Amino acid sequence: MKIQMLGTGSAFAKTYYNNNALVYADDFTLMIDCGITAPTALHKLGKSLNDIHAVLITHIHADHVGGLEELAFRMKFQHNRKPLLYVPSKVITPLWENTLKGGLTQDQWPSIDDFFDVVLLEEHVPVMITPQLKVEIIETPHIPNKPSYSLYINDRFFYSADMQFHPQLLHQLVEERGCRTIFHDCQFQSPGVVHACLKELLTLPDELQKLVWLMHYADDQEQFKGKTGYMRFVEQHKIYEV
Ligand SMILES: O=c1ccn([C@@H]2O[C@H](COP(=O)(O)O)[C@@H](O)[C@H]2O)c(=O)[nH]1
Ligand SMILES: [Zn+2]
Ligand SMILES: [Zn+2]
Repeated sequence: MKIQMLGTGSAFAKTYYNNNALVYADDFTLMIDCGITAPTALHKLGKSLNDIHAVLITHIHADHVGGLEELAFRMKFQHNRKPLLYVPSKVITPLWENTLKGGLTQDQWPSIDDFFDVVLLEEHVPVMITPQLKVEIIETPHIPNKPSYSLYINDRFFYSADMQFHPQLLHQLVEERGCRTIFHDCQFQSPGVVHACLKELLTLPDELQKLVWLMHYADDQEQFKGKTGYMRFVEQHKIYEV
């Protein structure tokens, strides 16, 4: 499978788009998260929201879900179809009740099902989105009591959503589950609090760092080139085979 970041920016970055991704497999395009800047980032790539076959949501911060209203309205009124929406079961109620309902609902369309074909995801139950795209959600710590999920794709690629540093999970994925590539959010400033920060990620052993690519970074990323150990930066819009 291939992955192309629509953006690699942190929540409030201004020079990078939101940290959302396009995953390509079997002529299918899955968008991981759809933040405020996703429609603009797609436009920049010469793509339309109609090119997206499905969207998977990791958690309800606006840099991950803020573009869903435009997606839903454009699909309904311009393309006459309901997009496929993969959502962790613990996220579906807050996504609708706390995020989308206010903007989307109208008398004749009272429910999220009026806008999306929703597929609920459960931990430990991988889904085959296409024959060559297997996705498993892993609940990872981000904001206390607010569910947030990272992804383990095709038993070899870990994509952190927004998560606090969790070295045990990274070790387990690599040493016990065959993980070969890790795309990880990275906050440059310490302490990370709700994200892994660079100082924490630099404590990973060299062999693990070599598998790690950093994303969800702030506007001052240039200043950190050469200061990330063996870890490399993901570049937005570049296509990676993983
Ligand atoms: O406890 C918190 C919660 C949030 N923040 C800030 O908000 C953003 C939230 O967006 P993310 O997509 O999770 O990045 C986070 O980056 C922090 O800047 C916080 O500092 N503390
Ligand atoms: Zn974020
Ligand atoms: Zn977040």
